[in-house]
Amino acid sequence: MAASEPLLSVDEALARVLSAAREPLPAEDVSVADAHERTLAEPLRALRTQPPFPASAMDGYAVRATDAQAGASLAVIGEAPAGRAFPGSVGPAQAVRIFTGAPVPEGADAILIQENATAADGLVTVNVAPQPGQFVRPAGLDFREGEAILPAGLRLAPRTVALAAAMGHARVRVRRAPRVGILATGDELVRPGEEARPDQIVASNTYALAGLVRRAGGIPLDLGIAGDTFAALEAAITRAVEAGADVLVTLGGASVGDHDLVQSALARRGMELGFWRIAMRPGKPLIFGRLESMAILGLPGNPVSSIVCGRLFLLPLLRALQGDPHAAEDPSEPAVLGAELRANDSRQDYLRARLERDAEGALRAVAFGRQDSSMLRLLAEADCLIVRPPHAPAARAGDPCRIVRL
Ligand SMILES: Nc1nc2c(c(=O)[nH]1)N[C@H]1C(S)=C(S)[C@@H](COP(=O)(O)OP(=O)(O)OC[C@H]3O[C@@H](n4cnc5c(N)ncnc54)[C@H](O)[C@@H]3O)O[C@H]1N2
Ligand code: MOO
Repeated sequence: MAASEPLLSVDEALARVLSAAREPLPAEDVSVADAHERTLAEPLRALRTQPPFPASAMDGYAVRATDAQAGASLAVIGEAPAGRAFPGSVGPAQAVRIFTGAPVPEGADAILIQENATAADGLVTVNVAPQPGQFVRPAGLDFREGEAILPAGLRLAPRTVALAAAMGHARVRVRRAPRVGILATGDELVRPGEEARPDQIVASNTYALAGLVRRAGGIPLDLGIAGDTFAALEAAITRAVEAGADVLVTLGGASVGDHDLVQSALARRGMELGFWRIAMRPGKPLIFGRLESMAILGLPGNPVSSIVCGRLFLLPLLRALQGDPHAAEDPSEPAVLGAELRANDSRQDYLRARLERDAEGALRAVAFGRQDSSMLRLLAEADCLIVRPPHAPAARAGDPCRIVRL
């Protein structure tokens, strides 16, 4: 791309990245215990009805509502704890001691809660009459056998994993987890805890990207650090291919410096370039391409740039690869500015900002004065990114804006 050409917009760049995921990954069965953050490959039907029987919602007495008028005394003929149904039925002027979750016996149609009753000598006296049906959960209140409840493409969260288990599924069919090679590049980098020369720093981006990959249901493969030579980079690309990576994420070496060799190394290995450089700050030197079946995302080295681009491009790509129909959705939401902003230039800006509450309790986004893309500490302190479209005019406190929460 010639320097004079207008840079690709963020939206267009994302559309091209997502085009690498037109075909979702194949499906596999996993234990429901391992299904968190995974994406359903097919709709999940209930294998059971829940509750399978009319169930008591309270501790008390199963009664016939017509008999359980205030002041009435009923004979307690047995007990129904959860997990042990009372085998008989409740007749006129009778009651069964019952506990939350137990099947309501035949004949009974209401629960007299124990706070509204007095028990003595095998009798229970009604102090406050229950309404017919009160505190009885009908069979199938939650779901019925055969109902398709969770749709294909759903990313499983703790509550939906619990629902899948409640529906009777020990295993669920999900999309294969994308394998994501993460390669740090640069002679200046050492691993945390390793001895660093005075001209070296710690490679931190790997850990942020690995976290993002896990959050997206993927498997991060740490490919280590490649020095700024073609030999080192090409060897690392080979490691990614051999590890069966679906996506290779490179960190750094994406810009125009003499030692920024990542794109050329990938090209030598046969990468088909999708784009390089976009109208975005941070993240201008982003690289996207394909090397055979592997999608390549070359993230800029500055930590904030890596993480913001990871959030905006890698996360949706991994979700799309798993068939999530919401993968392409705009992650931003409306908010209000808490402080003024200067007019923007031609790059879409993602400003690190704090969310504060004003006197009325409304959320206001206040951008930090410093926006240096090397500063992880400021990113850690930020609550959100304020999205500033290209050429956005100057804005004042109180003006609407859009934010992406971190
Ligand atoms: N003449 C120009 N120089 C630069 C431009 C430009 O357009 N013209 N773009 C700037 C922008 S914007 C960015 S962003 C950076 C990104 O460049 P690279 O992707 O080539 O990244 P590096 O040069 O390798 O590293 C930049 C910076 O980040 C540190 N780094 C790299 N990898 C890691 C890592 N894994 N963990 C932590 N820190 C990392 C590296 O030491 C550098 O300090 O280029 C600008 N330059
Ligand atoms: O895009 Mo660079 O990512 O502005 O620092």
